[in-house]
Amino acid sequence: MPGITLPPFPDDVPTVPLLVIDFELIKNGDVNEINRLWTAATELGFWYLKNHGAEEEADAMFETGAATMDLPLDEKMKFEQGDAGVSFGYKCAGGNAVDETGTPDAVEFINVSRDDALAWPATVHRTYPAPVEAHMDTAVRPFTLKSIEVSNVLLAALGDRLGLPDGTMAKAHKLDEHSGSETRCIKAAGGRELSPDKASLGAHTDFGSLSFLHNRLGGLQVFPPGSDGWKYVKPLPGHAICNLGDAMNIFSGGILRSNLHRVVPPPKEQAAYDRWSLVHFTRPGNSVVLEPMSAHSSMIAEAVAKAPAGKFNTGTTAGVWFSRRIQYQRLKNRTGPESWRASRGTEHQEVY
Ligand SMILES: O=C(O)CCC(=O)C(=O)O
Ligand SMILES: [Fe+2]
Repeated sequence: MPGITLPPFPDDVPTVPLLVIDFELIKNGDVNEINRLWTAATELGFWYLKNHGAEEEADAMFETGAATMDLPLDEKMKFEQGDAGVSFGYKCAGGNAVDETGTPDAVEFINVSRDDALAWPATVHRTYPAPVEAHMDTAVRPFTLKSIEVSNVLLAALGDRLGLPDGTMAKAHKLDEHSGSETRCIKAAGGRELSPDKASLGAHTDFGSLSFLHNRLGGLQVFPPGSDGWKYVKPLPGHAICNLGDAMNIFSGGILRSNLHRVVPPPKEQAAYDRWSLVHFTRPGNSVVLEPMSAHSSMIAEAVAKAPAGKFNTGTTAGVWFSRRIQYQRLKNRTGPESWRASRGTEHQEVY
């Protein structure tokens, strides 16, 4: 965290070469850059984002996350997310499974609802540990607002390329509808005797639409389609990492990719250090039905026509989908391998 000099990311581990997308160019409608975004979004669903303008807000939010994680465990547990499929709040290390055998995860995190951050000092969903509430105005809301801006621009550009009418993506992600959108600060304690490929956060696809991720140490890995194994995403100073989640895969009839990823201990010398990461997850409004937007785009309708019948018809809303996934990854709700399966999204479509 602040003031600590971290060892460099090693140059002899397998990495995935993500495209670097310039947020300012996308915002200004640069056609070439939007084409590059489209390539990244359809081929891997992950890219680096530069010129996003959220570095200071991310730093402040990291500090709020660090102050929160410094609290005694029993204090943090007063704000636990609970077993009912609600994500907002604290999750202790070991609270979730990382695989179908019920191996516990090794990360703790605090999730702050976007609705709560925007409504503060009013409470929409719940209250938070003191450092979060103390920095709601100075860190949590500013980071949330920047993340919303970045997300809206990227989702609108993708919606346009999908042939959707203006405002279609915005309607699925309205600020005045409650949603699972949230800011998450994650800590994986360093220095543990762990094999480098033991997952601290199990293989998953993200639940929502767009994840805007900031990390300093390695450990994030993706499984590129058709690849021979997991590849690290090397953190690049000043660059965020963006990835698409299941909702965008479903809305687009599979044209946009929600790729499998996981977190393992940081590679080599970096493993001795605590790993921190920060994500803003943009998720559709709770009432939005997760199904292809075929009625609004012939490109999507054609993609759906080529896919097995009903493949993208989840028959459920974003709110229900999200809650199911949260609920069944919790070890307290585990009955057996079926619980893990009940926590899955579009992972089964992956080739790995
Ligand atoms: O910590 C990271 O780098 C990624 C975290 C992640 O994939 C998640 O929280 O969904
Ligand atoms: Fe993720």
